[in-house]
Parts: sequence; structure tokens; C-alpha cells
Amino acid sequence: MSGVSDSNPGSRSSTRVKICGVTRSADRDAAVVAGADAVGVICDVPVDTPREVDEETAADLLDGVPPLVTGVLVTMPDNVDDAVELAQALGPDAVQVHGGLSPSELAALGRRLSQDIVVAVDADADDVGAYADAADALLVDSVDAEGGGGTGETHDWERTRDIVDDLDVPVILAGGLTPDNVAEAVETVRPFGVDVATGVERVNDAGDRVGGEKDHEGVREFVSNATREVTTA
Ligand SMILES: O=C(O)c1ccccc1N[C@@H]1O[C@H](COP(=O)(O)O)[C@@H](O)[C@H]1O
Repeated sequence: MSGVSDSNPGSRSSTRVKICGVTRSADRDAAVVAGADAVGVICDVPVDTPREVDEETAADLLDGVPPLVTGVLVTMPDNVDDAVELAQALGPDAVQVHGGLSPSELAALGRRLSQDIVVAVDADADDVGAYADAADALLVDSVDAEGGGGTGETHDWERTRDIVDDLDVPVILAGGLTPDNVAEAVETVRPFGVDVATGVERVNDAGDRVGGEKDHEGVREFVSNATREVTTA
């Protein structure tokens, strides 16, 4: 039987945590203080999302990510040249690609950039292995029809667990994660890392989620619950 240990509440598992879709420096800093390993900034995506920022804001947000935390550019390029140009302009530590680039285009992107490439794939896709070969890490998400993320929807975690078991590449679990479900998700999937956007957004007095604004307590809870040491008794 397994469970979350309370014998050493100060210990944390090795699960990496990325807080994505940060649009404000205060939210970026709150993620860092909470212990996030990576902060994602979304720029140049064709989907309508409150988490997208313009290039100047993206550059400022990424520039303020401190040493030992990974600043990730999240983008949906039309082609390799556009992705190279944006990454070179913004200077992130890593680039997360959603959308239509093929495995060979991703491999070409990786050859032209010094940064690690994280590719977002749908958990149900049948060509996940080809993407894994072309990138440095796989982000298994519940993507929308255009390949974008931020859906707030979970997928079949057992399927992602199979991907973790079958492929020799770091797998980051995303899609509908929240402070309430992330511990179970980590226990089920055993991913290299977890990634959240909508699940840690602020809720206003009317009970509506405010897209693009993080709930700092939610961010703290998410990191804590994602990284609690799990023991097998
Ligand atoms: O968040 C977005 O709006 C977005 C738009 C385009 C590409 C990626 C996007 N977000 C990524 O999707 C995952 C999962 O989001 P959620 O937790 O289900 O809301 C998120 O971590 C981002 O990497």
C-alpha cells in the first residue's frame, strides 16, 4: 500500500514542477518562492488565451527568472525559422513547442537552438515515439483541436504512465492539474515533472477564474502537493 508520508514533512520528491502561463512579474516571483523548478511564459500562439503576452513582456518575465530556475518560452510556431527567431529574441532557458511542427522540424529546431526543446503531445497521439526522439522532453497534455494547451482538462493518466514506462525521455504531465489532484497524478503517472496553467489561477469574488492571474496560495499548494515524498509501506 502506498501513501503520502507525514514522517518527514520537509522532504520533497524529485518531481519537477512548472508553473505555466505567467503574465505578471509578481506571479512569476510567487512561483519561484513557492519552489517551482520552471516558469512558463506563453508568446506567439494562434489560439485565443488570456495567458499569452507580447514579446516585450515575455522578454521581461523571462529575464527576471533567477538562476537555478528554468524560464520556459511556450509557443506555437508556424515553422522552424519563426521559432528560432523568437527564441533568440527572448533568450529563454528552454522552449516548449505546441502545434503543428513535425518530428523532423522539431529535430531541426533542436539543432539550431542551444536551449532544450520540450514538445507538447496529445496523450492519445499515435506518433508520440517520433516526437520523443526529436525533442529533449515530452509534455503530455490534453490539447485542443489546434494543438494548444491550457484546456484545464485531464486525460487518461494510465495512458501517460505507459508512455513514461515505454519511452526513454523525460515526460512532463500536464492538463487539468490542480492542487487537489496533482498528488494522485504524480503517484499514478510517476512523471519527470508536472505542469499547470489554469489550475492555479485566481478566482474572483463571483467565483469566476481570472485567466492569466495566478492564485499565490494555489501555486504554493500545487508545488507542495506535487513534491510531497510518497512512500511505499
Ligand atoms: O495555457 C494556455 O492558454 C496555452 C496556450 C497555448 C499553448 C499552451 C498553453 N498552455 C499549456 O497547457 C498546459 C496545460 O494547461 P492546464 O493546466 O490544463 O490549464 C500548461 O501547463 C501550458 O504548458
